[in-house]
Amino acid sequence: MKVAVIQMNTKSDKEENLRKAEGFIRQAADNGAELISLPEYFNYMGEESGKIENAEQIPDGRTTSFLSGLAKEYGIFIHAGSIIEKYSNEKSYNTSIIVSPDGKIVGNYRKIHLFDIEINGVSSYMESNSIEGGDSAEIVELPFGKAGMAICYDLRFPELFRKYALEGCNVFFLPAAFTQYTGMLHWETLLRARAIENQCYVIAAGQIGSHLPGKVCYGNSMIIDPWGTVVAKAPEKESIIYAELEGERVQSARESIPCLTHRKPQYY
Ligand SMILES: NC(=O)CCC(=O)C(=O)O
Repeated sequence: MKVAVIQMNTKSDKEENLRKAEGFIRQAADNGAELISLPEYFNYMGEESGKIENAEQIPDGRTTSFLSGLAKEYGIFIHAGSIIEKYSNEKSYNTSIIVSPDGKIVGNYRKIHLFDIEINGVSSYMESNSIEGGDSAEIVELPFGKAGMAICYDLRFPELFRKYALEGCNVFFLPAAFTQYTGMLHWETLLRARAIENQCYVIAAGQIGSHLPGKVCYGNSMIIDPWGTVVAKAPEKESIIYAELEGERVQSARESIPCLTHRKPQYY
């Protein structure tokens, strides 16, 4: 299955963000992509106060209708890394969706782990001020196999991905707006660790560049195979990367090093 990952620098103008995303989606589909993955918050990244006014119903909101139309037009799957979903007058969900070639939403995952951190003298985020955490994991059946859905900070919680692997997944979605500081330190190491320890593909579409003063995302979108090899990595700009997901790579990793079946959870 040919996958495209779109790396974006999303700002606060939703219609401009959608116009840009449409251009990338059309380009990737014209290049034969069967599944296209977008980053976290791909349609709006701006002031916290703007999240509520840019929150949408799912389905039938502006962005899901936009994605359904493109998915049907090209007959492809589109993974919207995340958009802001209405929850209440004060808070929203950070929600990742997968749209199938017939335009239907087949995957809907609300970010479980919220990015509330303080790195002294470097950066602080309090995602829970505006976002309500999700309460359920999400596995989607794709033509390539089962896919586990996650968003950004979820990457730091290996239990979620082990659950996905034990429930039959062979690919993980990790859309992100990873910070530049933590990205330099942890992004690739954590992505490759999730791929290696679970022998799954990892599809990681990232935000790149500045979207608010002092808020810069790390980019480095990448696709990693079940052996932990980075098979595609984005340049330091808005761009599209491609890779073929191959079932044999999953099979060879798991037959060569059957760690998932060698587990002895009864002892720990
Ligand atoms: N949007 C996010 O969840 C950011 C997570 C991040 O940057 C990290 O270091 O974790």
